[in-house]
Amino acid sequence: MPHHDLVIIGTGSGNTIPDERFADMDVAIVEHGVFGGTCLNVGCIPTKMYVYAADVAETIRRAGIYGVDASIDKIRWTDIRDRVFSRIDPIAAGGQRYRQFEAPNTPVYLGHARFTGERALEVAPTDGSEPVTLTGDRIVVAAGARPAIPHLIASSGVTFHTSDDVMRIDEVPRRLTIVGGGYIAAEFAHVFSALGAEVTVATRGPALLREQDEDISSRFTSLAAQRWTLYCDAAPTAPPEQRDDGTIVLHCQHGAIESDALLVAAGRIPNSDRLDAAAGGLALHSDGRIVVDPQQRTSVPGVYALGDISSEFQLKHVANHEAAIVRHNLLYPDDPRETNNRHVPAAVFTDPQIASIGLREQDCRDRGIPYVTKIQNYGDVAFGWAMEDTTGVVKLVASPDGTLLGAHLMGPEASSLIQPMIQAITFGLDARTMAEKQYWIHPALPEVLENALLGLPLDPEV
Ligand SMILES: Cc1cc2nc3c(=O)[nH]c(=O)nc-3n(C[C@H](O)[C@H](O)[C@H](O)COP(=O)(O)OP(=O)(O)OC[C@H]3O[C@@H](n4cnc5c(N)ncnc54)[C@H](O)[C@@H]3O)c2cc1C
Ligand SMILES: NC(=O)c1ccc[n+]([C@@H]2O[C@H](COP(=O)([O-])OP(=O)(O)OC[C@H]3O[C@@H](n4cnc5c(N)ncnc54)[C@H](O)[C@@H]3O)[C@@H](O)[C@H]2O)c1
Repeated sequence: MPHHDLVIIGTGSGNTIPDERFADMDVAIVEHGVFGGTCLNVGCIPTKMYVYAADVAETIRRAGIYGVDASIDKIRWTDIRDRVFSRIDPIAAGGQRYRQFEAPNTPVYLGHARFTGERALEVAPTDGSEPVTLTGDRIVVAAGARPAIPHLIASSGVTFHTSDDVMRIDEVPRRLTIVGGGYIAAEFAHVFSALGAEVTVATRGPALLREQDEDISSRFTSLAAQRWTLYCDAAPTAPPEQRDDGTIVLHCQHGAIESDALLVAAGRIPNSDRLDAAAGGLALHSDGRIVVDPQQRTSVPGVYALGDISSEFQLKHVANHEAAIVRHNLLYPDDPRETNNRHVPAAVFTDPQIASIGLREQDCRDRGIPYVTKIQNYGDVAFGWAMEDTTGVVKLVASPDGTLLGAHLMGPEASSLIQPMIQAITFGLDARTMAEKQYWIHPALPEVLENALLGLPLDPEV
């Protein structure tokens, strides 16, 4: 039975761990899918390449407002698709080639791993050959998550897509229904509507992006209802049907929704079940995430977990941070480091963009934390005028003494514009110092942050 110093399950963030400092270790890597994991192949990177194309299309459509008349002659979907994947696929293939044939001491098992005991695995090769059992002194579980499919849809037999395959389809459907109202629904609704589909969004909850600050969620929901057909409180009530002509009929409490394609974006569940994590002795949360401590150690000595399979944040920058902590702790077990997920920012690359960090107003209210807020419109600063922006906002949440607690942005470039707020909240810069003790370039867009900071109704006595 092969035994390795270290076994890594999953080549998303897990594949970033072995570097030259592991050269004297025998590090096995197990992967049952495409090398490179979710972010590279079916997640962050291809979606944002599509979002960029969608943004270009929307910019053209809205150009008339600036006195520039323009129109779109044609959306060449297959060219957009092929540009995306001609960049990405070679990276995945190159990553696999490197680990398999070029990197020293990294045997690669192409197959599905599952635990058979503590630090013991069985790998069923993807080529159908005999399963291999192997053990490791240490194991890193970086096996990610997969789309959750509501039972009524999964069992219905209708054709449906998830984020795993929808970017590779051959044409933009005339009518697309998206089930879900979170990140993936919001991003793909933008992409497909900008690129020509009539989009319907049917979500279970009363609003879209409900994890956001309440003002951002409600403003975005209103905008989305203007742009797409939106049904809230609309979880499927009966199995969807598919007619002979391919039309899919989704049933919810609002009635029957007809479309030519169905995209399910109803959350992602950790892959711990398919890995038989429990057979490996790994303690699990009730939602299937592997329990880890701040050093990313699981309940089994020598076994670490990171990323979507264990984290409460299904975000690539979090998975990367956790992978860096695991790498350090594997190399320097006597001087371990801890993951710092106190202030985790996130962005939704929809239209308009949304970005956030820190406490939401509802968190402060629910926890009884004293707070003040300020909502500053993009349209109140010069660059906002230049953009003719009417919907962009910066919402800040702070303690009455000026300690910044949260920042919630919706508007153009929100994912970049938020970075100074990430820095301020992470390093404890207070609102007054941030606003007044540095220059803000005039008339650049960050002036909306400056005005939001200056507008916070802080306690004058402090
Ligand atoms: C559509 C979409 C868009 C996203 N956009 C963003 C974004 O813009 N920004 C952001 O921060 N995050 C984004 N995310 C989230 C981000 O992609 C994930 O948080 C991140 O990729 C998780 O990394 P990971 O290493 O934990 O898992 P993964 O990258 O999923 O890697 C897990 C790997 O393990 C393999 N594997 C699983 N089980 C087994 C097994 N039993 N045996 C062998 N191999 C196995 C899988 O095939 C996979 O390659 C997006 C996700 C999706 C789905
Ligand atoms: N830009 C980014 O960083 C980015 C982009 C995409 C995905 N992600 C990550 O991937 C995760 C998964 O994304 P997601 O959008 O699938 O999940 P999500 O948790 O963001 O949203 C799930 C949505 O589906 C709805 N829903 C659940 N069950 C339903 C049902 N039966 N019928 C109708 N609606 C239902 C929920 O109410 C919710 O609105 C995100 O939480 C995020 O962490 C990040």
